Amino acid sequence: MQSLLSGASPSMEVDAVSILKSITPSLESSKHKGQAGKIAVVGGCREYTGAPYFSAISALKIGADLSHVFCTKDAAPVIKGYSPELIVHPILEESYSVRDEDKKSISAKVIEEVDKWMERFDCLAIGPGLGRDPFLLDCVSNIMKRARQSNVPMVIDGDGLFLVTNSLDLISGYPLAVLTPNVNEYKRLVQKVLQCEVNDRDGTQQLLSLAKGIGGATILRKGESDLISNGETVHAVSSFGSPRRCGGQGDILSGSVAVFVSWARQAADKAGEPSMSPTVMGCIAGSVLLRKAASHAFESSRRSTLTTDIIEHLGRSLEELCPVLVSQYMGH
Ligand SMILES: NC(=O)C1=CN([C@@H]2O[C@H](COP(=O)(O)OP(=O)(O)OC[C@H]3O[C@@H](n4cnc5c(N)ncnc54)[C@H](O)[C@@H]3O)[C@@H](O)[C@H]2O)[C@@H](O)CC1
Ligand SMILES: Nc1ncnc2c1ncn2[C@@H]1O[C@H](COP(=O)(O)OP(=O)(O)OP(=O)(O)O)[C@@H](O)[C@H]1O
Ligand SMILES: [Mg+2]
Repeated sequence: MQSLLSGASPSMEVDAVSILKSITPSLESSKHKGQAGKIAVVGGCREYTGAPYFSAISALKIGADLSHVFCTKDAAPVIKGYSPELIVHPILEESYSVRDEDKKSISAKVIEEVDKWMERFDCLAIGPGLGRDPFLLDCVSNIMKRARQSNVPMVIDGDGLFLVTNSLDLISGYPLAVLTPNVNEYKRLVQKVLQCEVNDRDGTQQLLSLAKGIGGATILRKGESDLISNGETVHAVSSFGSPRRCGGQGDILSGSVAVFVSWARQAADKAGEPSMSPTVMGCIAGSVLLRKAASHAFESSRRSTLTTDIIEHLGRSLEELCPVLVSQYMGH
């Protein structure tokens, strides 16, 4: 019954651990800073500072070398205060702090700032704690257009999904876009793209149609089973996670998927055409790692498990799934 409700069937279950292992890079003394991934989160506003922090710090805890956050001026000092590891750019502004006559110049300045960095990023996570202010979302649309011109992959989550659901052109036909909707976000996407309601009895087919309808973006539908599709196949990751549904777990996922998509693209560059697209592989790896970390956090903290507890278990969980080969690291 469980699998029927989530739309997953046993045949869709994928060997997620093998995929994660196949894309996780080795640690070698010859590598320099940046080669294991440079990630940027676009999110963080007056209300939400936790979400972009969770996303960006998760990317580092998994093994990315650099993690940036592009957020509003109000959110930046708070996010910097959570962690000295993050590089925080206070460039976005919400309507309440901007005069109408200044909007054009501020918008141009936002793009100018982002342009300085764009080519250096391996993946963007757009939306954790972004909020829904129309002026801010307009600036973020421009950032997305620039990312697309530069062929930078984008993981779109939270309020980023609110934005793209209302402006599908931003991602339509872009194979390097990954959408990670939760139950509400998925419902809004289905309504907008397929113009019907979510139908869990035929969930797999509907997910395929949605991915096709958007035009080749990869969708990770979060739930009891995480279902992943780019319009060609549907894969499921259903390993046991945690029964706690505290807010912020989706934010960990957005940062994790951003790292794994970068790694999957690197692995594909080295090994040639993989059997699965790098965006699909990145979603599968992010999903299985989050579930493992959530299960460890729940073992220790039970009902009081919080997102920060899960983040603390990311490193151990990745080590269990894909141990670092010490001799390789030591150069023996
Ligand atoms: N600690 C944090 O800072 C966290 C922040 N989060 C952020 O919270 C934001 C919302 O994510 P959710 O998963 O809660 O989103 P949901 O789409 O699940 O909705 C959350 C709430 O917003 C309301 N809502 C729906 N449409 C709205 C609109 N047009 N304007 C205002 N409110 C509306 C819904 O009724 C619902 O109660 C995202 O930016 C997300 O990243 C979450 O990730 C949880 C943790
Ligand atoms: N019913 C469930 N059973 C097991 N795991 C679940 C369930 N629902 C969600 N998850 C897991 O939790 C992760 C986060 O999903 P969730 O739906 O809570 O995201 P979200 O609402 O975007 O979170 P956030 O609060 O960060 O915005 C998913 O990747 C999934 O693995
Ligand atoms: Mg979310």
